[in-house]
Amino acid sequence: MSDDVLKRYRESIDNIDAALVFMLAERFKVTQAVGRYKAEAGLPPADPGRESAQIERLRTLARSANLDPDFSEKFLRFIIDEVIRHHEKARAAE
Ligand SMILES: O=C(O)C(=O)C[C@]1(C(=O)O)C=C[C@@H](O)C=C1
Repeated sequence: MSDDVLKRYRESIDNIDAALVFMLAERFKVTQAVGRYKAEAGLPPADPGRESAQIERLRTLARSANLDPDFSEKFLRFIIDEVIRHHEKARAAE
């Protein structure tokens, strides 16, 4: 394909996707440590109060960034659910 406009857009999309992967990798690095800490301290994997605060904060940020708040919430929910699964595994291994 010799469409230079589309090629440039896609280069930018690829850079953004790479940044997302690195950011998610860092986030999961921290949450793995949180999971070990919670397992050792006997804390429950999920903290619904903390999650509600995170979701409200992210929805506000999304609105100010012209991003769909419902999408932002779904995205965070998806990530947190995976983190909770990791925490549960860490607790089972304790
Ligand atoms: O902050 C915590 O307590 C975490 O375990 C991290 C995290 C998150 O991924 O942000 C995951 C699960 C909790 O329910 C709340 C938040």
